[in-house]
Amino acid sequence: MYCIFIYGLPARDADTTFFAYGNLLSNHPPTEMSSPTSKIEEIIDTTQDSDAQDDSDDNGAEEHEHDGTQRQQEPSSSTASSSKKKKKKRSKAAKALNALTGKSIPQALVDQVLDSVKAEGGEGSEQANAENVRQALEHMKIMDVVKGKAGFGGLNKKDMGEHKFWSTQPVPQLGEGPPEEDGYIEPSQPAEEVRQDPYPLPKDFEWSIIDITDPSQATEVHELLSLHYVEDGDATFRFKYSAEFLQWALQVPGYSKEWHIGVRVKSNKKLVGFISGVPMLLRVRKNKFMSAEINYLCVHKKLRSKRLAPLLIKEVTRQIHLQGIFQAIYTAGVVVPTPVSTTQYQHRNLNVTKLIDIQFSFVPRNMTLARMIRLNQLSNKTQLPGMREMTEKDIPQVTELYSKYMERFDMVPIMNAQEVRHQFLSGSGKAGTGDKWRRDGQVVWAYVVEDNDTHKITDFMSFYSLPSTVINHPKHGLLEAAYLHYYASDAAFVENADENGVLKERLQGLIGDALIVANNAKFDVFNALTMMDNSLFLKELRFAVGNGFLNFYLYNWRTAPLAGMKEENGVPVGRGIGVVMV
Ligand SMILES: CCCCCCCCCCCCCC(=O)SCCNC(=O)CCNC(=O)[C@H](O)C(C)(C)COP(=O)(O)OP(=O)(O)OC[C@H]1O[C@@H](n2cnc3c(N)ncnc32)[C@H](O)[C@@H]1OP(=O)(O)O
Repeated sequence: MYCIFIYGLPARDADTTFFAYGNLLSNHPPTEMSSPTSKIEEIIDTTQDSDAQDDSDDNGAEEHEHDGTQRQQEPSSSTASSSKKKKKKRSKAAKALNALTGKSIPQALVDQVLDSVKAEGGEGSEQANAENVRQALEHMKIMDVVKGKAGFGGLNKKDMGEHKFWSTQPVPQLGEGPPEEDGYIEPSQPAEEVRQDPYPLPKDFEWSIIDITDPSQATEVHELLSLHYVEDGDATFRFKYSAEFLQWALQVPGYSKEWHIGVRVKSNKKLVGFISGVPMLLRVRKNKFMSAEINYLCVHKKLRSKRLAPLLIKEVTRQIHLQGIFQAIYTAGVVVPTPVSTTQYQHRNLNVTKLIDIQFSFVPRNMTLARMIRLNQLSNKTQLPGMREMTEKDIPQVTELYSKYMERFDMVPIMNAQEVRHQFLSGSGKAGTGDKWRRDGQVVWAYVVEDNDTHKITDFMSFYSLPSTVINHPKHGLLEAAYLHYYASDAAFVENADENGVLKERLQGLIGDALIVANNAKFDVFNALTMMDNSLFLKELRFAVGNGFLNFYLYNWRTAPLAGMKEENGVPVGRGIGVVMV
């Protein structure tokens, strides 16, 4: 059996292919907007209403069924087979599917769905295949949120002229082609030439610098995002960033509170918009520069399509310019001018029963729930000798290992020991609470592998907690999702580590243990993107291909497109993205 998880096409095909079945995914219209602000008073009235929705937390966490053994996993299927027989069967499945749905579904999509089905041991007759793909497509709509930040690759792509805001910004314009040389688009300005006053807002609103160290203001941002941040088209799932998470993510060393910007209704001070930036020393290929990492752009649902987002973006840009920084990095599911790379979501089932209950996953026709549970079962003990939770004393070694490992990618954050401490230890929850696997308020998990003889740290891995509200579900209020954060292994430094499979094997062990820890910490699903070295373990560890894409963007910086991680015959081709955006 297998989860439905998201089936998609390789990102490079997205622009051409997704349009072909855009009508099938009609819950993803192009983002367009622009109604006048004349009804603003009516909006203010309605934003005073309570935002009450059924967002109750999950009280019914289920017991996982483990027998304490690591089961042999079935080998994963390859994404394409040259076998003529298989091709013929699949082309018949596509025909049967088209007859079943009355739609014209691209063969490439059918193939990819069936590859995932097969990886779960479920591919069957033509008719069963057609039914499996139909079910998968039906369920695709629920994955928009877990895919990251919404948006299917090219579905919402508009012509440049239609991007009223983005066509005015120093970003590579759509179709521009790779630059001859890397570099800025607009030169930096001296501080006195930067606009000194905030941009004007519509009269009923005001800017508000958010002090994220203040628990009540962190809670306000948490509540805005919990009700209005990214969700799927059917309003089934919506990201639920905790206040603790936001405090962790927004207080990186050197942060400025002026980069945490809210919009409030003047009359009642209600927070209705937000955007944030934090500093990041970034290396893009050979160039290192200070940049801002932009995240958590959100506008209250009742104020959408009124061009508030461009105002928030311009205001945060102004605040960042005032501090002498002129480049930024950000990610989004939507396509705006112009992604520097596109990665795809992948999902590993942990709590199969719950994932099926909430329709995150489904049981295909020729699979049973029991088999699906068995296939996804994990040991409750980590497998790599020397694996333990990271502590303060590991910081120097982890910093060194991280830096060396990350040199292998084209775009990475450069971190010193203080930043490493922040990223991996400062979100580790309240000491002495919870159990071995999860402390109260824990948002990030970090583990190291220590060599018993030399006491050298040979590997580390981390993941973070980002739950989603399961909207209006009678039993489950929360989808507990773990997301892969940074990791590194000294296996990468062994000569021919790719060709001889040393790195692949070590990473499978390392991230396999991350799955075990996450499972013990009662996460329901473990998510990762096709970036860094992830393609070396995703299939083997039973991640299923997602239908969600996450686009990476650079503001005021040109560089040729960066590779997400790909592999051919087990050997990596290109190492591009090494930035994890939380
Ligand atoms: C040097 C320093 C530079 C710092 C800044 C660097 C740039 C940072 C850029 C921001 C990085 C954010 C990273 C994240 O947080 S990605 C997460 C974004 N948040 C959500 O998806 C939450 C749910 N949605 C909402 O809250 C609203 O729909 C938002 C606020 C997203 C748009 O509100 P609304 O729906 O009411 O629209 P509008 O009428 O105000 O404005 C329409 C214009 O806005 C463009 N748009 C819409 N969505 C996005 C998006 N995700 N990235 C970039 N642009 C976006 C759109 O193409 C159009 O421009 P153009 O097509 O006409 O040209």
